[in-house]
Amino acid sequence: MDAMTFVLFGATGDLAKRKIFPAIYNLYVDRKLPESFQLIGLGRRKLTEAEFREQVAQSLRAFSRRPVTDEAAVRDFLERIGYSELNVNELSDYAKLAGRIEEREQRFTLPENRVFYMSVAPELFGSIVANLQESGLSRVSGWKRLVIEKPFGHDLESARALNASLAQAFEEKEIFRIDHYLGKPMVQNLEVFEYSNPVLQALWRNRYVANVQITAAETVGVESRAGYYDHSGAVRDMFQNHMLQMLMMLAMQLPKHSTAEEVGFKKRKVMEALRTLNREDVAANVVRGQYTAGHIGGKPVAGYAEEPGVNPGSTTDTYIAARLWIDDYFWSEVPFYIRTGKRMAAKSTRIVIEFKDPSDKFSRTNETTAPNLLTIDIGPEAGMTFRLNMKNPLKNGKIEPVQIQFDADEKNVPEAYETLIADMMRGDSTFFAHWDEVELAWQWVQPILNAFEGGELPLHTYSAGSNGPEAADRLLEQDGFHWWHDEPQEEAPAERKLAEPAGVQA
Ligand SMILES: NC(=O)C1=CN([C@@H]2O[C@H](COP(=O)(O)OP(=O)(O)OC[C@H]3O[C@@H](n4cnc5c(N)ncnc54)[C@H](OP(=O)(O)O)[C@@H]3O)[C@@H](O)[C@H]2O)C=CC1
Ligand SMILES: O=C1O[C@H](COP(=O)(O)O)[C@@H](O)[C@H](O)[C@H]1O
Repeated sequence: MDAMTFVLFGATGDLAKRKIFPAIYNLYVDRKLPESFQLIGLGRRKLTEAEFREQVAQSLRAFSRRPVTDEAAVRDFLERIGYSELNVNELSDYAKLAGRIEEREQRFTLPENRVFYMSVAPELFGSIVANLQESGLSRVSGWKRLVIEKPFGHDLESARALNASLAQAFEEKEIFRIDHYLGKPMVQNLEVFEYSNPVLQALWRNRYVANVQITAAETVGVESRAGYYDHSGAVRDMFQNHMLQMLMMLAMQLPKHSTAEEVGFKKRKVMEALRTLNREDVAANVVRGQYTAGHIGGKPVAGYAEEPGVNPGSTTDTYIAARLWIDDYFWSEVPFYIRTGKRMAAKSTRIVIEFKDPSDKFSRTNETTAPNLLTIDIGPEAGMTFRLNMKNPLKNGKIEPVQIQFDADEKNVPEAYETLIADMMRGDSTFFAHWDEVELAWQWVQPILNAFEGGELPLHTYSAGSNGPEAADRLLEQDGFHWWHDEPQEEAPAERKLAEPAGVQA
């Protein structure tokens, strides 16, 4: 791998501590860092290099995926870590930084390969890029890469403005927009499932799929992030980015090659085929909710409106569910139900593909059979379950669901940030959010934001520890379905009939 200087803005912040340093340390342990690698952490805090390294060491001990037992390895890793004070708004600080980087590049005759990772509040992104350009730091004879954290904009207009400001100094292929869901192993696996399993390839279409459910449920509340969250809500925090990215990865047609260009193209096609919601459609297809007091893990927890830092009477959504339609050859007439919420019954990010019942079932047997389900667990545990039906010889040949199951060994699975940072260091942006997708996602979400802001959609409530507002259950019931909650049910409810969506040839 190429030698490089890795410049980390926001190196004293929460994300750097919990995710970025532990990820880079694990890459070091796996020998996935280049031979010549230096990370320069930046922040306004007055810290000596030794004090900063001690902070990094503590973050590794607290958050590394692998237990930190080899102190010699930690010392060797820390040798590659430096710290400089820098205020992102002060051009003169960039000149000092440039001096430090150039001195090292010249001393060791290294190529001018530079990563600029912006792990700071989004308001600072524009200033950093302008100052990188003004100071000459982004003019290199080698390569340069800009890594940007979410949120990418607050709405369609601000996202476009932000992208235009990045484009002043970086080309699209040099910009790596992190969406950590794209680094999750089972999200990366979606494409592989399809191309490596002819069985699934054949079934991956409206002829066989009854509906698709994508859920990201969390038990945590707003925690200490009310300042940010109360202005974002679930729709901006999770839906516009992580949820729509999972939808794209699942629904895209297989690219010939897994390259950034081809995957980006296929994802864009999904977004282009996503049926636009007009004002009336929003009310019929979207449910928004906010959690009230309840119990999580047997302990009482406060409602959102009572959380510290939340504006009194806040109408911010902590839950959103939506019904979407992809109007293309493969998915037309298949409803996609997507939901995400905080303070729900269980932490679970999961995709469930529910297959249609064979139409001639009743001519063969009087028994009702449970639908076939393909369940892909994205996290916290990665895994996959395929539920089929068979006659149980121990029960007089009663037809029962059986499960084919795979569970990953979590300890040995790299974290999303490890995978994504390693990809970025190799210059591979396949599993990053490309501008076209981000823009189309904002474009699709914008009518929902407008409806929320225009007060056109009721704010439902749900108790902390529940499965979300009842209105979201009705969304599926209208189509003859129900949410598959944490564990797939053993049997389909007796009265349930799977509706055949109109216009689909069985
Ligand atoms: N934390 C998380 O779980 C997640 C965060 N993100 C995103 O990551 C980014 C960082 O978040 P997080 O780490 O939580 O934020 P924090 O508030 O914890 O850290 C902010 C960092 O920015 C630095 N900073 C602030 N102002 C300046 C300035 N004027 N000049 C130089 N440095 C400055 C701070 O350093 P100092 O105080 O020393 O100046 C600190 O290192 C945000 O874009 C956030 O949305 C995305 C997903 C999850
Ligand atoms: O980006 C975010 O994701 C987390 C959930 O991530 P996960 O990997 O634990 O599923 C969410 O809690 C946070 O609000 C959001 O900003």
